[in-house]
Amino acid sequence: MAEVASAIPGSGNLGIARDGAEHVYFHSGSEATYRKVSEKASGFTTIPTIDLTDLDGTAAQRKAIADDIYKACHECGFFYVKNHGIPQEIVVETFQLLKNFFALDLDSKMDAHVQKNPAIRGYEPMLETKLDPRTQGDIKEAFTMGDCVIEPEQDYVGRTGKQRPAHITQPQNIWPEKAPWWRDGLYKYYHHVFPLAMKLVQIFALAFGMEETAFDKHFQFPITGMRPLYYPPTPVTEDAASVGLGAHADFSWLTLVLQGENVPALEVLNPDGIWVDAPPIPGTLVCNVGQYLERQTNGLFPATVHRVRNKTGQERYSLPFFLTMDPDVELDVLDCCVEQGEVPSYERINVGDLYIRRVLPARKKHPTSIKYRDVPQDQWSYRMLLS
Ligand SMILES: O=C(O)CCC(=O)C(=O)O
Ligand SMILES: [Fe+2]
Repeated sequence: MAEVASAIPGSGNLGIARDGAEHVYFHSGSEATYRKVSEKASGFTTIPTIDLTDLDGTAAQRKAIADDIYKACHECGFFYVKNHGIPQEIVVETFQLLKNFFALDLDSKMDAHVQKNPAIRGYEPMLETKLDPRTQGDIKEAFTMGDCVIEPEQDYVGRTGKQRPAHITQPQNIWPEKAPWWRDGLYKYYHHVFPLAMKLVQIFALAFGMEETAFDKHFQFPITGMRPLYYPPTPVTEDAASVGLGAHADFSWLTLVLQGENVPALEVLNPDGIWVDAPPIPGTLVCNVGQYLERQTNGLFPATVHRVRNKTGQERYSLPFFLTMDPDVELDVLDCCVEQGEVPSYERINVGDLYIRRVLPARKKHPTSIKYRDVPQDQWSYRMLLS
């Protein structure tokens, strides 16, 4: 597992040096955390690329992809995929869509402000989130949409063969009234990236030597998030305050990121505390292990820390897709990831309940957080996001 220096509670004053050694700061839970920069480099220095041409190929071809993914996830937690099957014209169209949306006037975007939506999705203006407390806030705009049992585009009944859950009466997504094309355009990409992510779920099962359908039961109508991002250029300084997205590990099972071409800004932290560049490579997506998969593998696949700093002088757009499991799954460490007699490092957790414990503390000013602020955390449940 990614070795992590001990958390420093209440660390408002986040310097770099502790015990005379250099440390890097990041956010991968609800506490501030450091990792020591080691003098002896042993971690990854580049990010591998995996060719998905044979994703629908023979059993042997698929197993070969699975083995590559296992190695990349274990050694790095990040990998590029090429020949992923999302047509280039969809990619081009999607980036034009992102540009058009973020270029709208603020009022049109604020019409779908995240604060108006109990499920904490929608538009977030510049500096609204702050992954690194040393900064003024993340220098980016974002819009989040995700799984919704009500929106017809997601065909809950057709996909699950079940009736819609009666307790969910409101859509979980919010859309700007004046830009109906935004919803249409995002769904167009969603319908490509979601099936790709689900194929990768099967490849991961193969990677562990299981039946390829072994994980399907956990992904019947999974928690998903799609989050278009816009990063304006920031000053070319080493100043920690100048960050598009502060250092973090993803709170997902698997993340697939489409990066806009020619604007390198994504950096990945290796176990030695060294930042490794993950520039956009045309025709690829960047995939990374999230904290649910890290748990499930007992840390064998680390949820590697990363950050975004746009020093290019150009505007940057990116489009992460976060796949988690169904919220009602009770997640255990996989048997194959512990030695006989070894006690797993992670306890069984309910996927949705862990989700709410991470999402609410990160949005303290959101009306949903305020509504439940007097409810003890051990009584929080995923349903709090749905009403
Ligand atoms: O913009 C990117 O390339 C990565 C974004 C990211 O790490 C995230 O949204 O979690
Ligand atoms: Fe991320």
